[in-house]
Amino acid sequence: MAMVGEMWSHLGSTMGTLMLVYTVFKQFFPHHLQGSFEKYFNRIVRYAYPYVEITFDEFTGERMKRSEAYSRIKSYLSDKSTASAKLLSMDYNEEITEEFQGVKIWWSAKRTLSKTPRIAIYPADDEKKSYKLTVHKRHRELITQSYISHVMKEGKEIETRNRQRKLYSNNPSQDWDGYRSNKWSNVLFEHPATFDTLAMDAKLKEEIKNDLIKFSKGKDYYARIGKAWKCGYLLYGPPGTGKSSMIAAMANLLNYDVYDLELTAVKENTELRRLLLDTSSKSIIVIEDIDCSIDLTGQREKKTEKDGNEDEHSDPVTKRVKDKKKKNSKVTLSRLLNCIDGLWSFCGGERIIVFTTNYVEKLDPALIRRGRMDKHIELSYCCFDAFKVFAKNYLEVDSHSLFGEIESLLGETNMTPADVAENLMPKSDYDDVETCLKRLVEALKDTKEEAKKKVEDEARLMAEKEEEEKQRKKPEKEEKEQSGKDVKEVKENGVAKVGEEVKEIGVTH
Ligand SMILES: Nc1ncnc2c1ncn2[C@@H]1O[C@H](COP(=O)(O)OP(=O)(O)OP(=O)(O)O)[C@@H](O)[C@H]1O
Ligand SMILES: [Mg+2]
Repeated sequence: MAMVGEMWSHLGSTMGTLMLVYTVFKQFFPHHLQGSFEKYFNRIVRYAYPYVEITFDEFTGERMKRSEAYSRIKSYLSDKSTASAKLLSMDYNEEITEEFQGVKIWWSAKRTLSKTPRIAIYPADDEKKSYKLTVHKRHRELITQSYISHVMKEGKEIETRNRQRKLYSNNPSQDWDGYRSNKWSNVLFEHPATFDTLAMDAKLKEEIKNDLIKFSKGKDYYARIGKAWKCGYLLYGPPGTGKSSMIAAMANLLNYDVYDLELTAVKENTELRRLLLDTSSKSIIVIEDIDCSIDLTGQREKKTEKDGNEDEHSDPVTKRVKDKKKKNSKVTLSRLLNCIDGLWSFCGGERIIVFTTNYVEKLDPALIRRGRMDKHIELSYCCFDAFKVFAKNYLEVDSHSLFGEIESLLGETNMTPADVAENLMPKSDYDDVETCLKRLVEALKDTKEEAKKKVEDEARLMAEKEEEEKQRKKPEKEEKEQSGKDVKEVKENGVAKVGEEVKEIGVTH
């Protein structure tokens, strides 16, 4: 790419002549005729100007959406040369050229400030950024038919190649300022989980992987069947079974960004809509612990309070966090449903939405019906397949004499993958395979024992309660029996009396 000076020198003589004509005429033309003269003069200039200009703004539509074309051009230009990188970072006054199929194309980056005076907290809000492409009129067709699609294609490839995936979290709306402010904060997404490190049933894992790959390649398929290129996953299961790890594995498999949507920080429908609009394609939008985040708990909360302690068994920290979330809950189920359906229609393609929950039975069927959440995946306690993944990853073994015992223990007790992983992980340099496996065996035996004891304790407690109840009811029963006897006697006497009366009445007759 070279500087654009030559273009201006080429134009210079023509425009110079026109400007001279303009100045002379302005001096000698009567003032009241100058308006019409300027109109015609502009037309002539436009006619004489041999170039077409195409502008690509950073924000499009209702100034809500960051333009994909703009970011692709940015990647394209920054990849072309160090000079263009300079163009992108500097004061937006420089221009550069490139040649495409023998045709010269001029690119310039522009940054303008709003002319309307206003006090801006964030000065960047007043800026408008754009790229301008200039080319000779006679190459207009080449540009619109080939060059732009070439830039978009290359830009996309460069973006994908250089892509550093991000993990986004939504900012509370009071921190949003202006339409270009950041609704999402981001950090680099560096979660190392992959499907290889994910411990779960091997067949199910393969199925999920294939589904995801099929989805990511499904652009044409979705277009053909007339469905938006989106899909929804519901991941459910007890804490520590790998729901969040699976989301990370999905993102790593497909090379997608992750938007972690904290619904309790969202005040209303419009905010939710704007947040979703501001997500990019090739992303996974995650709502963790959906049952705790929205007001679908409205009724259930009351029910739970009345019923007692459904959540009591989950660990206290999780419970505390979830309770706090519930108190802050601002988004209702119907709002969320509207937004998900909206997301399906008003966002571009290639998005996956994932809900997670520990209590699938609490979810309203409307939320998870097919079409919204296409796939429901249960992540459960550690099975032997899952253990083998841990053994391979943590201890680099495929078999061991203790595997048999571990397999049968896993079949007899419920231990989460998180706990299996914790027990299997070497604690020091001296921990060899045998030590780690033995520790797991012991932990499994303990868990089994505890579970057995718990069942026995519960049975004993139940029996004690029943006995207590029996004892409590015994005097009542005796009392009842006694009163029953009295009633019977009274009744018998009553009947006799009535009989007598009848008799008497009969006698009267
Ligand atoms: N299936 C699994 N495969 C691999 N690692 C797992 C798996 N399940 C749990 N782990 C390990 O346990 C830890 C907790 O797992 P994770 O956060 O994925 O569980 P979760 O199901 O999301 O739990 P919660 O319901 O509490 O959010 C992770 O750091 C991970 O290393
Ligand atoms: Mg989780």
